[in-house]
Amino acid sequence: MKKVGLVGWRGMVGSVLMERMLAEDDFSVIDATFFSTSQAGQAAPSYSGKASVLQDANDINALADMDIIISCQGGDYTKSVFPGLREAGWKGYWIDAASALRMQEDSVIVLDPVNRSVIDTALENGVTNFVGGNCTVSLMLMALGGLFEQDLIEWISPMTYQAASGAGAQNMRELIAQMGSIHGSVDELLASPSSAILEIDKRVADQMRGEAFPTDNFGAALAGSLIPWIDSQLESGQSREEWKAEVETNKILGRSASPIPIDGICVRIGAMRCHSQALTIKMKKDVPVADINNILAEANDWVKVIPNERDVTIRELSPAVVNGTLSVPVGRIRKLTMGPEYISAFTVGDQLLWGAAEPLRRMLRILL
Ligand SMILES: NC(=O)C1=CN([C@@H]2O[C@H](COP(=O)(O)OP(=O)(O)OC[C@H]3O[C@@H](n4cnc5c(N)ncnc54)[C@H](OP(=O)(O)O)[C@@H]3O)[C@@H](O)[C@H]2O)C=CC1
Ligand SMILES: N[C@@H](CC(=O)OP(=O)(O)O)C(=O)O
Repeated sequence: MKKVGLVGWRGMVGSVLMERMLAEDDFSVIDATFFSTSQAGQAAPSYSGKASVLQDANDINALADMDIIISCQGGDYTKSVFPGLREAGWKGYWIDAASALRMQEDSVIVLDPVNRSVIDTALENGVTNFVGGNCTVSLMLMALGGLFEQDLIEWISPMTYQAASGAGAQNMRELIAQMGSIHGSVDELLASPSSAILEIDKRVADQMRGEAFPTDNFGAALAGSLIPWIDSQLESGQSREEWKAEVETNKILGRSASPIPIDGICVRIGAMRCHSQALTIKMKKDVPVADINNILAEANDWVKVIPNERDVTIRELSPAVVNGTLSVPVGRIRKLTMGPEYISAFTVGDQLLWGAAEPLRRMLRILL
């Protein structure tokens, strides 16, 4: 059995990965070792059914004993440990959730339902670094995989609606604390059906702008509001999250030499762990909507085309419904008034599953 080192297993992404590995019985086919940057020597979790202690995630010798390492620990950890591990001569496979190595030439971004051939070619060529893609990018590709596969897309402009989880566990907590703070400011008014809505609105606005409103993590109100910037600022005027859409998509598809333009605006909204995206797509030719629906539906086992009808859209195309599932619904597919090559689409996906943990887990399976 391959020796697999797990780093970052108790974080948010790592915990979702553990859940999925248990669900798919992955621990029965690997020899797992658990690492920690802060708890070395303490009891390791019992996922693999054997008692052991946590190894030091900064110990290069312990890491170098592994055939495969999966890290969900974050980019700072990757930057501090990975170069030294390779310099020490380690030839094993490194699978990472962080963005640090994504755009390096010697790494492949993994999303096997979409780019299995890119992964297989890389393995044949001796590539050993495999990195999960940005959540928004992976979820868009899971939804639109069929159109990319048939090379029908000229360009895309995604406008995103990204969940609190993308910013981390503390941010998810803060979103709920903000919701509670808002409710607490008007609960006695809400209890009375005759209270004036403008008074409720004023109190809510005052609460959201007040000193006591919890904004340590987001830096602004998210509940009852939104934040139209994600990640750092680039010279181009894009946010880093917006920049990733084009460069990562084209790298995943193995077409960085003739890239498809993809650019839009990324927005944080008050969803828990599902990212949504409204997509304006310029097709290379006029394809009937029924054909587009079929192409999308046949691309992989997880995409689900939702008919462009009111009731089913409201019922099935929402973060509340998709949260915690591997399903990637895509709907609102119709021709736009700009012309027959312009279509709209709206998609929702769990950013901790297909957006983070699942591509890593499947890459591990490919290596076993
Ligand atoms: N959040 C996201 O949506 C996505 C994140 N990623 C990548 O994954 C990385 C990890 O993200 P995320 O899982 O959100 O990070 P977390 O902050 O949840 O976990 C990271 C590490 O923090 C340490 N830690 C300290 N205190 C606690 C605690 N109370 N509970 C759990 N862990 C604790 C753990 O390491 P230790 O045991 O060593 O102390 C853990 O592995 C990110 O930096 C990013 O690079 C990728 C895609 C999406
Ligand atoms: N940036 C994403 C989450 C994330 O971790 O992305 P990346 O893996 O590209 O750093 C978000 O905020 O929703």
